[in-house]
Amino acid sequence: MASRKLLLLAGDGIGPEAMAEVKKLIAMMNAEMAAGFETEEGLVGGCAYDAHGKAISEEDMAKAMAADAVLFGAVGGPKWDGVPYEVRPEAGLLRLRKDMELFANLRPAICYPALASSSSLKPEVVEGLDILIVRELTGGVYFGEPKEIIDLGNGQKRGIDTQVYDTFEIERIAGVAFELARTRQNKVCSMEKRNVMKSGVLWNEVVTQTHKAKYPDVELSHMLADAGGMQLVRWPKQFDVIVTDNLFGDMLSDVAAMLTGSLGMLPSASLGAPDPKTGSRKALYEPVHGSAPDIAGQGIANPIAMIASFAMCLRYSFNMVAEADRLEKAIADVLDSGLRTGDIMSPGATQVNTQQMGDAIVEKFRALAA
Ligand SMILES: NC(=O)C1=CN([C@@H]2O[C@H](COP(=O)(O)OP(=O)(O)OC[C@H]3O[C@@H](n4cnc5c(N)ncnc54)[C@H](O)[C@@H]3O)[C@@H](O)[C@H]2O)C=CC1
Ligand SMILES: CC(C)CC(=O)C(=O)O
Ligand SMILES: [Mg+2]
Repeated sequence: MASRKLLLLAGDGIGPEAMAEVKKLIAMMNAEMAAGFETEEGLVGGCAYDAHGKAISEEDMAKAMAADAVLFGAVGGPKWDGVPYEVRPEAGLLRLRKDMELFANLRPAICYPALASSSSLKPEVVEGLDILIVRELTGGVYFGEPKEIIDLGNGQKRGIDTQVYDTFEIERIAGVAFELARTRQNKVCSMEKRNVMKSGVLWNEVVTQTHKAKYPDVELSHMLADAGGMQLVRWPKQFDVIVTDNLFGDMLSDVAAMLTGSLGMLPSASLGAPDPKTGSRKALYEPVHGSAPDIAGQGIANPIAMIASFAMCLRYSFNMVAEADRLEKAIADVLDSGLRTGDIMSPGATQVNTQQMGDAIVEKFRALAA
């Protein structure tokens, strides 16, 4: 069987704690299911800065470019608050996204039945929720130039970020959203702020044209992104697929995370374009959450977002659909059995730590395979 090359970049804070639980799954799948994963590890974020003064080294970038998929934990933390902007921990992740051309970030927000009461919203608002946020990941204000702080010379400074989108960038992310909608409820809601942003006017225009030209069978609606945030907490089940830009996608997916009970539940896949010859594409899988400095080192983080990101890796990078389904079912079954990390704890449930949650999911995954 062909080998499957994985690069593991655990990063900072709770990143390594969550990644340790995925490593258990990889070891088990290699030993018991002949999965053939070949893993390498590298440094990204604050730990990379500490080791060599950069948020990711050229060697680790080369490993990422050569891997079939990258699994990423989280980066950042107060320890690196004072480091120069260019080498801050988050710059490592942004470089990976940009250099690997991972323009499509899929962020599914699914409310597992067992967690309907863990959300800060009423159970009937979130029960059965299954939405997908498709976030543009290599453009917009995260990367637009100029991006600088200039000294105005009068005791004042000016901070500048630039939101830029070209037609092709909007077209390709809209295409991803429409294609995925066809495999789901066939509905796309596009979110921008065309009332105040020129890039929003273009976004709206290009999504509308792409829909008309190629995907007229999909139901399309448009919403201003601020109203979209409000609708996400008012009645999230009205949405199927949401397509939006880099910044709005970042914010709206943190909002969506809380619908599912915790940021510790939300996985993501960041995908590049398929190679026209081989059909394979560059990909990075990471939880939506950050390094959670407030709980790092205590062994209490929820590893489910990281484990569910690995399930997305099985599905999208290795076409191991049965295994991905089984892993997602293992997560649901473990939650049904009443185990909870602290962030999703509810009365009557059994509180477990990171390792115990990881072990329970590995065990359930093994049992489902038998
Ligand atoms: N992809 C990445 O590596 C990201 C990195 N960050 C970085 O992480 C650092 C901390 O950022 P914050 O804004 O605090 O966001 P965060 O996502 O790290 O934490 C927000 C809150 O959610 C909780 N939380 C997050 N993940 C959890 C999990 N798996 N289990 C239980 N609780 C969890 C944390 O304890 C915290 O109270 C910053 O340096 C930020 O730049 C933030 C977002 C994404
Ligand atoms: C560069 C990241 C820290 C930005 C972020 O919050 C995210 O992608 O979710
Ligand atoms: Mg974020």
